[in-house]
Formats: sequence, structure tokens, C-alpha cells
Amino acid sequence: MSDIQSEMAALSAQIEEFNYQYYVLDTPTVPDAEYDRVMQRLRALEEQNPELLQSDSPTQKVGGQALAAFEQVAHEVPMLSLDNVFNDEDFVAFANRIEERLDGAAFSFCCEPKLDGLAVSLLYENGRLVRAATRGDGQTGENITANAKTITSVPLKLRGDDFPPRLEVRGEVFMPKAGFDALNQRARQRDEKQFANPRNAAAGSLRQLDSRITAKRPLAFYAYSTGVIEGDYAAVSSHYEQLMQLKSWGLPVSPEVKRRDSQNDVIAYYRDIMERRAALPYEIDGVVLKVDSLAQQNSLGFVSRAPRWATAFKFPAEEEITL
Ligand SMILES: NC(=O)n1nc(-c2ccco2)nc1N
Repeated sequence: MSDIQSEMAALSAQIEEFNYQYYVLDTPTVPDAEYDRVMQRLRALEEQNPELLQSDSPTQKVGGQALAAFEQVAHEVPMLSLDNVFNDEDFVAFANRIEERLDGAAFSFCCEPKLDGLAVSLLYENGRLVRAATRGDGQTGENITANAKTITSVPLKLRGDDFPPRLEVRGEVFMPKAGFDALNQRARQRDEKQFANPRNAAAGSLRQLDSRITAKRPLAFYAYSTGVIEGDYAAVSSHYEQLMQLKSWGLPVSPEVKRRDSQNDVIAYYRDIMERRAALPYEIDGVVLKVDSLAQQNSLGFVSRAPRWATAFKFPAEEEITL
């Protein structure tokens, strides 16, 4: 490797570590000016040495040629839809049904905020992002790889080397409230169409045929599940621990994800998140509760397309404001 190549590889690795610290650990270690300096240096070297440009360089998150249409993607593992509960009694009935089906075995819940964005699947092969798809109808989605690659919090390469050779990460692409407000303010100033809510803004931005438009939209991503996992790696037995593994590989996971062991503690989690809902930087419409043990999830299975082992616990509908 030439000196230039090794400097470019080092700069790329440094930017990926900055991204991990900023988007995953939420603890940036360098000021923006330093981040920009390193990024500018890498861009300059890539312009001077185009033959050394790597397709998954962090400078390539700016989008490319517009598509004529989206390709269809068949999900190897269907992307589930969730049943809902709306009050404590329904949740207790849900939890009691699980207890019966587990013949009284103890079980915990992994509790997560229910992000109000767009479910996506990210496929990493040998640690590199090779395909991104929307949920679609659960069986078939749209190939939005070029667009997903422009989302700053979606890593183009996984961190470390203990990840499985083939890993499908599932999560939510969403638009944080601040980004949504700024986008609509700019639209108002330009007399352009405004989005009704962050969810529509995220969907509209992600399903752009021109990824250069997506690249300009303030999208974010949180992982909350996996799909296909193939090849040798240190498998864990708990959904919560699996999310912590995804975090160690450079995928952002909401810091609000917690494990709770009793029905009362789950209800306390639901109330706490509901109380803090307005202050969260992204929109949610409830919490998602999942049996934490992967073995117990497997033994509980699914009813038609919804898992017996998970439910969304929704908040009362907010009065809709019309723009
Ligand atoms: N929307 C959302 O935040 N979700 N959705 C799931 C889910 C759907 C199917 C399995 O897991 N989990 C979370 N946190």
C-alpha cells in the first residue's frame, strides 16, 4: 500500500470512529471543525487520486445518479407487523398469555420506544453494507440502498471484526423533530410543499429516486432487530444483548432501550416514556415490548404475521394538528 493509500485508509478509519462516537455512543470526542478538517483532507486526496477512491469511503454519503424506479427486494425473513395493546389490562392479559404458553417459566421483556418512522432492512456482508430495503408489505420491499447509504448514522462498514459474515439489521429510519422543523421552515421560505409530520417526511425523503435529495434530508436510524444472520460469530441468547452487540458493531441503538423483569416494571417503563415523550428528540407512538429470551421467542412463534412474543403498547392518540 502506498503512503497515499495508507493515509487515505487511516483518514477513513478515523472518520468512521468519529461517526461511531457521535452517532452510536452519543459522546463526540472532537469538535466539528476537527471532523471537517479530516473529511476535507480525505476528499482532497480522493480528488488527487481518483483511482484510489473507495466506494464505501465516508466521503461517498452524498448520493449518486437518480434511479428510474426502485427494484423489488424479497425479504428472506418476513418483516413482522406488531399487534397492539392500549391499556394496562390488555398488556397484563398479553403477558399472562405468554406466561401460560411458557408453562409458567420466568421471562423478561426488552422495552423499546416505538419509533414513528419507516422500517428498513440493512444487509451487511463481510461487514460492508450491500443492500437496504423498505419493509413494504413484510414479504417484499423496495431496494433503497443508495438512499440508505446517505444517512450519516448508517455505517457503511461495521466496526470491529467479531460480526457474522452475513448480518441483516432491522430498524427504523426517522426524521428527528429538530430536522423536521428546519426542513419545513426552509420549505415555507421557498414556498415549497411542507410535510405533515416527521414520519411522512422520513418516508418521502427515503423513497426518493434521486439519492442526492435524500442526502440533503436530516434522516437518522436506530437498530431494533435482526433478520438473516449467517456464519460464525459469538451468538447471544437475549434480544437486549443482541442490540448491544449491534451497537458494538457501529449501529445506533436508542439509549431508551431497557430490560424489565416484571409486569409492574414494564408498566412503569411505559409511563416514564409517555411522560418524557414530548422531550424526546424524535417522535414515538408507544413502546414495543419483546420477550427478551431468543429461545422463548422461538418457542412462542407467531400468529399469522404478528409475533406472539411481542406487542406494541400504544399511547392514546394525540389530537391531530392540521398545518
Ligand atoms: N417501530 C419501532 O420502534 N420498533 N419496531 C420494532 C419491531 C417490529 C418487529 C419487531 O420489532 N421494534 C421497535 N423498537
